[in-house]
Amino acid sequence: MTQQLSLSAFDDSCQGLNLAPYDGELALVSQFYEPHHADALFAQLKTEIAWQEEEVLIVGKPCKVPRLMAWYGDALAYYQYSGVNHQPLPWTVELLAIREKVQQHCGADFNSVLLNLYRDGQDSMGCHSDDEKELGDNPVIASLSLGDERMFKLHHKTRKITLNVVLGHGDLLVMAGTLQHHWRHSVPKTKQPKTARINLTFRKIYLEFHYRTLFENHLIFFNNLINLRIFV
Ligand SMILES: O=C(O)CCC(=O)C(=O)O
Ligand SMILES: [Fe+2]
Repeated sequence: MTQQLSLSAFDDSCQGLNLAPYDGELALVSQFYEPHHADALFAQLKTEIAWQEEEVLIVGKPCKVPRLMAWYGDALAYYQYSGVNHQPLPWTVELLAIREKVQQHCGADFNSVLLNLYRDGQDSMGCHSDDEKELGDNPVIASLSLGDERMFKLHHKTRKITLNVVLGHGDLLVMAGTLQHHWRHSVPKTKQPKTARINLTFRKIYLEFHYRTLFENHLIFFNNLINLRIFV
């Protein structure tokens, strides 16, 4: 369940530069897509992706997520968000082409992509780690940014350290190693005037995790039946 870039693969992909001082790997590739190509991708994804306004329950109350979202991937690569299973939409030709280029670069494979559309500076992503069990122990997460620049902040969980990374049009940020164990990240709101930004985070969902959960739920169900003596 561990998807880890070998150090040499990571060094190749970030030209030897790890932006995280310790406890994980963080690499930025500026203009992974050149501006003219990034412009075309941005325009295409903005109109063609099935953007959704999601709601989450905060202290039992439904609240709108402050950005639009979409989830694409292999049929079984569903993920849980706010207690709900989200079924991925099938890959589009453009998303498959982007995945191919990102996989080549990272030397890792991805079976799903979460897309976020930040409409302006008031749209944001709260502080979190991408540490869901179905992503494995040390996930490689490749994050492509298109559109307006936004600040990506990383906060160490136990030390008072914050890293600020400006993510621009066409940039690729790769998070790997133990980064999700030790750091949280966010895209805060800003008062600066901002136009739209699209972010794609490529992930690998380990299907074994879903099967195991399914199996364990069945076991619990049958144990409950036995305990209730329905079978005797
Ligand atoms: O928009 C970004 O750069 C961050 C996205 C992110 O952290 C996520 O989708 O988990
Ligand atoms: Fe994240």
